[in-house]
Amino acid sequence: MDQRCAVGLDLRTPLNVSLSAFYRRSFAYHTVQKRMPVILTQTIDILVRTKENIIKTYGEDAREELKGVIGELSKLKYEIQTNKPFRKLIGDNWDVEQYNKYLEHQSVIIEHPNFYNSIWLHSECYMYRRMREAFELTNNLKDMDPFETQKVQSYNTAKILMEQLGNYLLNILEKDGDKKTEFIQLLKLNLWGNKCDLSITNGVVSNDMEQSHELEALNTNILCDHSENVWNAISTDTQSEIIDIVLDNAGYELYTDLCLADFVITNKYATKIRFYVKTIPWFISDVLTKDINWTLTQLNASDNPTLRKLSQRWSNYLDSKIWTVEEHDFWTLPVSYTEMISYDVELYRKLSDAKLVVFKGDLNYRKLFGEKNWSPETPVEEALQGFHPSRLCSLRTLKADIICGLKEGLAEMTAAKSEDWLITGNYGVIQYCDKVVIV
Ligand SMILES: O=P(O)(O)OC[C@@]1(O)O[C@H](CO)[C@@H](O)[C@@H]1O
Ligand SMILES: [Mn+2]
Repeated sequence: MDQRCAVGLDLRTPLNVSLSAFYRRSFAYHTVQKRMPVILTQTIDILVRTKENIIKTYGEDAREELKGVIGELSKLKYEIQTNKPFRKLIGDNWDVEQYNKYLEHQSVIIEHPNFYNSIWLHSECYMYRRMREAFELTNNLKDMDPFETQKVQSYNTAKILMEQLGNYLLNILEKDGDKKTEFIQLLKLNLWGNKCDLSITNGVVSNDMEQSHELEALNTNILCDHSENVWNAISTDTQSEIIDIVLDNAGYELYTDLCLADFVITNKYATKIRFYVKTIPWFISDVLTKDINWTLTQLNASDNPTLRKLSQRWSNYLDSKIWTVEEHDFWTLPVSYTEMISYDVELYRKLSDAKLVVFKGDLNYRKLFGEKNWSPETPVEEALQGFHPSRLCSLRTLKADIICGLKEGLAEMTAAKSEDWLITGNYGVIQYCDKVVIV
């Protein structure tokens, strides 16, 4: 365990120590203090505003239950604001048991784990899992996604960008261009698709991407660029023909993921792509299976021929199992990926069958690199702390104060240009790690 208990409040996070709201000058502190209560308020607000529609969809019996859910979410907000200790989760799912065991284990290390003395990952995941619990314990609202309204809005704002990227994709798929250049261009477009997620904007849909989609300008903000290694990993033959993509957000980011996957399949760099989704509503914008189906239906109903064409191509891939959607509860546990082997060895083995595993987004980054305040020059291989199921790639815009794998001095130079460089989403990394076999 780290030295959290030995350090006074109001400090920056010490090096090599777990991120936590215990450190007042951290983004974790800002998140627990400001962002998490706002996210709960906004979710409650949406539920209240759309009450009649919800009842229309889920039936009259849902009326009282919805009141109950709203009450639970308000209670949770109060618990955060008054820093109440975490309680055990209720339910019979596998993940409930894992959360409760994890809490028990934390209680041995810290007295009464709560939002401000726990590892940030635990505090934040606990909030989303508690939100889920409120719905799960009802009879009629079990399947409800409280973030659906925001996801729909986000999809609608991205339509123009989707058309542009769709035209570009169809164009390069038809012509005999330089595949490496095209792949790297798509990879970078994909990276910037992670720029606007809904939890960083507290659920507010911005059209930021539309205004600043000047790829060339954005690409100068890639602080570590292993695109060439990623290209080599996909374009050289290996025993495996599978590429795994651990998805992050719905909306434009998901669309960029599907475009990249189409390019890979069409050009035969893999024969199968497995998309890993969350099994419960998560960090507002994260992809669930139903979000993929909804997206394809929307694209298919579009008045734009490019979007319709892509939807048909992608539905065919799914129907013929060239693309598959994979659900595992592990992804929403409050633990880092070094722990995957002990929580879900089957999943670890499954990832080992892929020739490359692509991890999307900021939260995956935090989990890949153990939610620790690394010195920015720490090599990626080291910060992975033994998590090497296969060749790995992380595409992530910076939205949390954790970073590794940077060249000497780059962190200081970037901080001098932009004080908030770690959290604005204006900077990105494309990081690659070969499979490391420990003997
Ligand atoms: O994983 P994503 O969608 O790229 O980002 C998730 C995020 O918005 O939520 C967390 C803070 O609440 C951070 O990890 C990050 O800022
Ligand atoms: Mn996300």
